[in-house]
Amino acid sequence: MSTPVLEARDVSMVFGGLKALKGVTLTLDEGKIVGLIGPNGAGKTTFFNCLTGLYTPTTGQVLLKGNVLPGDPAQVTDAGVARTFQNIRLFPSMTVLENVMVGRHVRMKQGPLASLFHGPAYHRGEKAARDRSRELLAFVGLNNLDDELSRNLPYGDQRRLEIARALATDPAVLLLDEPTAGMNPQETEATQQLIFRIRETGVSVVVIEHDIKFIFGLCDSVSVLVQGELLVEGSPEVVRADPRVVEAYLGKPPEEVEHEIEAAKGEQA
Ligand SMILES: Nc1ncnc2c1ncn2[C@@H]1O[C@H](COP(=O)(O)OP(=O)(O)OP(=O)(O)O)[C@@H](O)[C@H]1O
Repeated sequence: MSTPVLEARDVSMVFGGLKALKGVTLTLDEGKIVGLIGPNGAGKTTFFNCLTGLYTPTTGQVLLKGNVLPGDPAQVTDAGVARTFQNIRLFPSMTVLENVMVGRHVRMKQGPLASLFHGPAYHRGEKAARDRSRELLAFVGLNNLDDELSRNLPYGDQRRLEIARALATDPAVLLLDEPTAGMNPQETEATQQLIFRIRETGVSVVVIEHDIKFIFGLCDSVSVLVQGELLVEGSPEVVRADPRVVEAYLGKPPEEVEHEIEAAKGEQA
């Protein structure tokens, strides 16, 4: 069996008296998309924060390609894990292109002298970073907006821009925290297609979403967190057929969940 690209082993996180995560294990194999769902307060974002070094898990380990990840967000990015945030975190007064170049600079290997003297190596590096950033903007569907301030973009475009910035760090793993929040159905569909295309480039993905129709249509496997515990994991078919998911899922009345599940089945058929 090949080593998973990302592995969380028995991760727990305690805040004061609150056990936000209780021994959560998750495996992401290369070239896969894993969905993480669960009611508000289930611990999904806390889990992402543990995966990315923002929080140090109280117990447990996070491994990238078999190596324990450092407990520092910058080093985790450097190692190959990139993320977007539930509440968009762009640099609002920077342009669209500059926002992506910030991500790109993580991967630039400029020596200190090159940046000090702004010599030819520095200029070559900057040009390569600009070209790659433009490529990524085109990839996410944001053409001809380089000089626009990011705060002026519509909400859906800001989410896409955050993805481009994350991709600019050349990640092996991309973590997306509610990438379709606030999007209309067309934008949601475009985001699904974008995530498929990201996977095609060799990046493995974990997605947190409340929209189960989106998750079931997108993911190779789905993990359900409830009150900090992993309730069920498996293929979308297995998860949506599990009565515990229908019962406990997302804090919605079962009829509403069943309706959404039926709709998702219809979409997939
Ligand atoms: N830094 C923190 N300090 C204390 N408690 C926290 C902290 N971060 C999260 N929590 C608590 O941990 C629990 C899990 O929160 P978390 O935001 O991870 O849930 P979630 O599943 O992402 O929810 P949502 O779907 O609403 O985003 C909640 O009870 C929350 O209040």
